[in-house]
Amino acid sequence: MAPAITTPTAAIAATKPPSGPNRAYVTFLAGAGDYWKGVVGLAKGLRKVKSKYPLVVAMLPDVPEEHRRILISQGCVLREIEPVHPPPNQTQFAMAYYVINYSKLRIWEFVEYSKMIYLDGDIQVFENIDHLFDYPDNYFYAVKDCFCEPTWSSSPQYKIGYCQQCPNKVQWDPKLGPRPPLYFNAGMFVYEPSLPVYHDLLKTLQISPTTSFAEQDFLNVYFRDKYKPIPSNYNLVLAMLWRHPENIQLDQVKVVHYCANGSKPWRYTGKEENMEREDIKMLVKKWWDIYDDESLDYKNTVVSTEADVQPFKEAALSEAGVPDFATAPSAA
Ligand SMILES: O=c1ccn([C@@H]2O[C@H](COP(=O)(O)OP(=O)(O)O)[C@@H](O)[C@H]2O)c(=O)[nH]1
Ligand SMILES: OC[C@H]1O[C@H](O[C@@H]2[C@@H](O)[C@H](O)[C@@H](O)[C@H](O)[C@@H]2O)[C@H](O)[C@@H](O)[C@H]1O
Ligand SMILES: [Mn+2]
Repeated sequence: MAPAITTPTAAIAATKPPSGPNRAYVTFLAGAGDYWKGVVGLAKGLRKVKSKYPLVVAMLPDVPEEHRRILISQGCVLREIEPVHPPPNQTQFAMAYYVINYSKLRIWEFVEYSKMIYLDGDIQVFENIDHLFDYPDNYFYAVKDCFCEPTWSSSPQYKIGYCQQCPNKVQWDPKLGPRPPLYFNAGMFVYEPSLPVYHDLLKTLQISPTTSFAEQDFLNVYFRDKYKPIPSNYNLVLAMLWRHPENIQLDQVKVVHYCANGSKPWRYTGKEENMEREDIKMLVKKWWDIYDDESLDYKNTVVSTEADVQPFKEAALSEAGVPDFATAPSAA
């Protein structure tokens, strides 16, 4: 007798061939705060753009049961990870909580997936980017960051007003040493999980100095020979809107990274600097429109899939000689 199809996921699995090599989006969740809302928004955004791949959540043990249940109800694949602690150091991180971000490195251990796209929890995907999975292997794809925000004030770039987004506006001062190599924002990147790389990352971390942007700085050094810049449309670091508007065409942007101070949509008050801008208000509303859209909840999308699957279920059950109780008149 055919095994009873008990969960929508099994139903889907019973009818859809695997879509080629194992691929997935992955995000990182830590703490009992409100970032789970970012992850729910991301899960619903990926559904809205009809991405073919699941969203894996690499979460620290301190994520509470209630948030885990919400994420599962939204179709997320939860993977609990252990924290990664950087070597003890006196570094002043740009944001004190950046120290937990080293735990992102655990995602290199997810070798059941051949390729993954990492997305911060404060990112939203407004257009399908599944094609990035087809980019050639063995590179690290990410978007160039900007050095103009005060978060960079301790860097030599910021001190002389140099930014890779406009390298000719203020020339790099060779007295400061070689021009910094291209530097990516680690809120979004395309990578391949690998156990050898994972173990080498952790080993290298323990002998690396900790710096302002924590794991972002570390990943930039580690992958400097594999890094391939991709257009800002794939990770709009919001500060670009007021720092380098000439480099941005907002109607071309596919992915928005709500990393500017005060821009997290689920905490947005509009009070911080630049948060009263019309484009910021529009992008925050776009995020909320997805977050509040119940038609994008997993339970609703699966119900429609369940309906699609029903004929297959009946065929599978009758083929196995299982009478179809669903439509038989009740005995009573
Ligand atoms: O309390 C926290 C802080 C950060 N994060 C995760 O770590 C990522 C990086 O932090 P954040 O996005 O705040 O850094 P930013 O991009 O704003 O510098 C977040 O997007 C979340 O995925 C989290 O889960 N809980
Ligand atoms: O732990 C370091 C973090 O560094 C990055 O955020 C920064 C960086 O982008 C600066 O350039 C901006 O000025 C700043 O606003 C922003 O927060 C990543 O987005 C985040 O995922 C994480 O790696
Ligand atoms: Mn972020």
